[in-house]
Amino acid sequence: MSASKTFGLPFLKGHGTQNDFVIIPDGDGRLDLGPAEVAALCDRRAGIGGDGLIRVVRAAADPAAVGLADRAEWFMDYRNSDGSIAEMCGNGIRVFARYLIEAGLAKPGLIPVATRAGVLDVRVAEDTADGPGLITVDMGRVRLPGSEGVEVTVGDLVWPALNVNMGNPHAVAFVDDLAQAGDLYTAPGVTDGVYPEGVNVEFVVERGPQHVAMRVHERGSGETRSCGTGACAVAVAAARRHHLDPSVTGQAVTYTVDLPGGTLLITEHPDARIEMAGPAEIVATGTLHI
Ligand SMILES: N[C@@H](CCC[C@H](N)C(=O)O)C(=O)O
Repeated sequence: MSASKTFGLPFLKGHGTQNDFVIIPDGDGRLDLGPAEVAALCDRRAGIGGDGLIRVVRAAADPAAVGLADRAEWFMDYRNSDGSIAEMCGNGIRVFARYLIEAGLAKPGLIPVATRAGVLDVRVAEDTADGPGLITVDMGRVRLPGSEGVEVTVGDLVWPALNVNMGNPHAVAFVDDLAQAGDLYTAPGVTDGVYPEGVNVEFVVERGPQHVAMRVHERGSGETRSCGTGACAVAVAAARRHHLDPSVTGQAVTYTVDLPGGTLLITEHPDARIEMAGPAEIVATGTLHI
């Protein structure tokens, strides 16, 4: 950003299990942020820095939320750090809810949030003496579009992967050691033609009963320290691997998913609904000089 100032744009910075975001309040939908502007704001050296950007806008004020405004007042306009648009962000939606509360735009309890993957119900627990309340999101129903022949590749290593859709696309591979994913500076290889819109790739290891750990390479952002939708996809894949698929057993199953930036609890219900619980924090506010 240039040091010469024409106007100041308020922003905030927040994270959920260290998946960090630039937050731009734009209630009335006045801003037109293109991919280049988003990438500049997310740049960790020349900008504010973040894995992604969240524009907070009233659903009624954004054409992308057409048809959702009767069920949700607020729309999460989520972009990856390269400026590309994503349908959903699991850590982002918790941070979004935390922002609404801290800004006095919503109260703890149930907050429906419009996203490009539909309206999702977010429940924010009251703060306690130990800190901010946990945030639980009804992530909607998981879809398994078919995984035949889907493989993930890093160098000479190849793993079969489960194709999981959480509103956005994921390829989940169980590995022997998370170090096998390498430095993840470049995107892992994924079978041609399966994900024409790109994919988030998760590498998973077992930690114990209903407990796994993962790393992720996110579409549009590279390796991040956490991915909420990715953790959901991983829990779904783990339940199949462990013969605990709730649509078969009739029992909900909860997985503890460790990520480099923290831990998320993911529950899958027999009707394929997924719930994600985890923390979210706002860590800074400022003014951007454009
Ligand atoms: N970090 C997010 C996912 C963000 C979107 C993703 N990179 C995509 O392009 O689908 C999460 O917490 O879910």
